[in-house]
Amino acid sequence: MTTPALALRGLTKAFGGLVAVDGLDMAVRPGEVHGLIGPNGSGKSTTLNLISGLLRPTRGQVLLEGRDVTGQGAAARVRLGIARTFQNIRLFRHLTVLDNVLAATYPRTRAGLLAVLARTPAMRSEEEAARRRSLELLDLVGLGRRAADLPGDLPYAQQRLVEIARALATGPRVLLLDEPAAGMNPAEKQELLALIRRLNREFGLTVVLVEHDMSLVMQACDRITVLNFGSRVAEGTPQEVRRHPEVVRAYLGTRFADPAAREARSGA
Ligand SMILES: Nc1ncnc2c1ncn2[C@@H]1O[C@H](COP(=O)(O)OP(=O)(O)OP(=O)(O)O)[C@@H](O)[C@H]1O
Repeated sequence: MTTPALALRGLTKAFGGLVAVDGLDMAVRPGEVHGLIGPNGSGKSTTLNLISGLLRPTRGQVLLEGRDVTGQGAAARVRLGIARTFQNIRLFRHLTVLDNVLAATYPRTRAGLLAVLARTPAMRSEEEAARRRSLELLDLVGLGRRAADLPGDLPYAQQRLVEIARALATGPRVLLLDEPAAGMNPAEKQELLALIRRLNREFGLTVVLVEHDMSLVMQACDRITVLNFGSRVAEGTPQEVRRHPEVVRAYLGTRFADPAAREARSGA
């Protein structure tokens, strides 16, 4: 069996008496788009925080391509290839869109931010390359023309795309997206879907997608893990998950259920 791009083993996070993530096992295969869904408060964001190293688990392990990264901090995990976006957009408000993306490239530059600020010649050429790369990433997410703007001048949906460009600037192998479609209209969601597919297929990125928009999740994902009360209640392809009785009953409603199952239930 191939080593998972990302594996969670018995991952548990308690906040005082509240167990937000409870013995979660999950394996994300290399090159797949893996959905993580569940009702409000089921532990999705906490799971992303545990994967990205913003939170330390109470128990359990996070493995990146077979390597145990549970003891590594968030910055180390970025360098190892895990990048993320946030449910609540976290951009530098006083930096341009381009500089927001550029700032994320520094973990990848050899000498780091201080040397770049000192502006040695070697650093200047490295900075030029990083600037070109950042512009390419903004083009990729469709925002090349907004590079000089401040994030606050962009509609909310586009700010989410800047966050994706910024995550890409760290050169990840695994990209964690926390509700990227929040605040997007249907046309913007279609563009987001196309972007996720492109990142996955053309750039070989493994993606973990936390998202409430079930239509987007069902279209974007190869496999889906369903959480409730911090535990896995179902896992499988979109087809399998949307037919899962517990999922249909608890989370998706009949709207997303398999049409044949819906007809059987209604006696049609
Ligand atoms: N830092 C924290 N301190 C205490 N409790 C927390 C903390 N973070 C999350 N929780 C609790 O853990 C549970 C899981 O929260 P989490 O945000 O992971 O759920 P979620 O599935 O992402 O929800 P949503 O879909 O609403 O974003 C919730 O009961 C939440 O109140």
